[in-house]
Amino acid sequence: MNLDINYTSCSYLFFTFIIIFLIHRLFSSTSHRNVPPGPRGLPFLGHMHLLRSSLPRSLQALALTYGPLMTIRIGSLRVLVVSDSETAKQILKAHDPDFASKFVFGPRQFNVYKGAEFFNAPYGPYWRFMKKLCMTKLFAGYQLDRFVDIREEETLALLRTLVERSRNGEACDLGLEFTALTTKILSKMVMGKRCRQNSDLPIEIRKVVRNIMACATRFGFMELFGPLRDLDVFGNGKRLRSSIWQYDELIEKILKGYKDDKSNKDDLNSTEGEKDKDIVDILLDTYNDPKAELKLNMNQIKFFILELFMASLDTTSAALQWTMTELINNQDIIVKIRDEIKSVLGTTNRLIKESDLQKLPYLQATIKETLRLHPVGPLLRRESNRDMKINGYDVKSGTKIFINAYGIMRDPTTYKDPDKFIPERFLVVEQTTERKMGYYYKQYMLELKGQDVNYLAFGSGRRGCLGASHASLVLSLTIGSLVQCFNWKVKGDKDKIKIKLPTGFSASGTAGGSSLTCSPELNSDLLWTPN
Ligand code: HEM
Repeated sequence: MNLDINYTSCSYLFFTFIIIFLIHRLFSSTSHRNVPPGPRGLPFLGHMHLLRSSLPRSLQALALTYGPLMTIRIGSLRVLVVSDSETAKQILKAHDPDFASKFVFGPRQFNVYKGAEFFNAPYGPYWRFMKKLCMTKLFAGYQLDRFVDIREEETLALLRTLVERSRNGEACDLGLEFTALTTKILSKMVMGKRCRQNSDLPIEIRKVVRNIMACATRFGFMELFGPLRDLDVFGNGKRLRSSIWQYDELIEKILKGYKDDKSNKDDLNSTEGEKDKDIVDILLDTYNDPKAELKLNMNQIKFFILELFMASLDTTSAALQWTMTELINNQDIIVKIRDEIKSVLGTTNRLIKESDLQKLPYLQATIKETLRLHPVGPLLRRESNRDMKINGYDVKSGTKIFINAYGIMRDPTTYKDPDKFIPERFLVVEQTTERKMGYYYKQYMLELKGQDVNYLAFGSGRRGCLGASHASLVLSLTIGSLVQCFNWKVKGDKDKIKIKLPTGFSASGTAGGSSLTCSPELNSDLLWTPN
């Protein structure tokens, strides 16, 4: 009797499996007509078994067999992967408006501010409105210029902390220092007024944003792509939701402070000059503007502020850590940057300023090279909004695309010795030397975000990074100052940092994990010190 039951259930299971397998084959064969090639997949799992711990590197390796446009299935996500700059050019340049939406994976249902996203918003009226606001007001050139004091002040504060450490012979965790620096700078840009009243605010913000990001990164591969996607089996979704509620409580208080300030001013009939406005002021002005093209709601404002912190804290901090890692491992480059700074400052003994950065191409090339090797956003996401042909293959509306920026920036056909750290590769003169304001500037290939689809550290096209100019100023000023003022070595008796290849969906991890512990030693050539 028992045997009968086992036999029946086994045959039932067997036939169910065969039927599912046949349906899967049937659907795959019809939908695969004239679609880009890809490896043979498994039912349910797709190509998960072919993906190693680092997704961008796995995809780079598969592209060697399946070509620059291949089809990959990760659980329920079917995606086309672009692996060379020619194909990327079609997506990011020729068909940019047709691919101006981003697809989103993972469990969005835990986001308290559902539907209020800007970073992942489809290419529609809300995204266009916010992008225009970013370009004309929030991150416009004049606005970035206004924040120069914040960046220089916070860099100086970091140097002072490090001088103290070096005098006491203490090591420092650069990972922590950089996160503190980037949070303070951004907090003052976004909500400078509240930071002046509560100097601990950047620390509170960092704690809350870190919690949210830690919860978001705890989701495993199966929860992001696989059959467990909609079930919160490990409770990560619940934790994420409760961290976002904590943020909501904090931001409510902050916004209330702004509203109270405004009613006090209205009572006193005093007006505020444009130049005193921080990013929250501009967002609230837009919210209250009856003539605005689109009516913002409070959830959109709250989530936009959270997205700004999420987009900038870990990215900028990871980029700073990677640059210091490469510099500590390549001490000759530290010497070259320092010589370049000396040649610009001449006999004046002072700290470099933002206004010097244009005259420091080698420093900029070093940062560009770091982000080529260690992009913090290695896979760009896009979604097509109409049927078209790419590389002769049919790409239907709604097709999801990964552009493998990591693979493209290590392509040996574009970059000689692609795995080596060589800042000089960007010092090839691009245009004729020209005289501007009494100086001869050479036009080097130093642009971090622009038309060059061989270089995608900040993405490209309509959905490219909106904080690239700000990030570039923070990176150059911080690294230039650290090199100018200190000699750097790793803590302990090793003279190099072992670069472990990062794992996971992103390649943004840092060589030392979340921390980079080093010993700063005051540069003895320096007559001036940041006291
Ligand atoms: C080293 C620092 C940073 C790096 C490497 C970086 C990189 C990136 C990348 C690769 C993307 C996706 C681009 C694409 O899909 O084409 C992106 C998007 C974005 N980044 Fe950054 N980012 C950095 C810092 C920042 C900062 C400081 C801000 C703002 C203050 C910022 C704001 C944004 C925004 C708003 C988007 C989304 C744009 C959109 O979808 O329309 N980023 N960033």
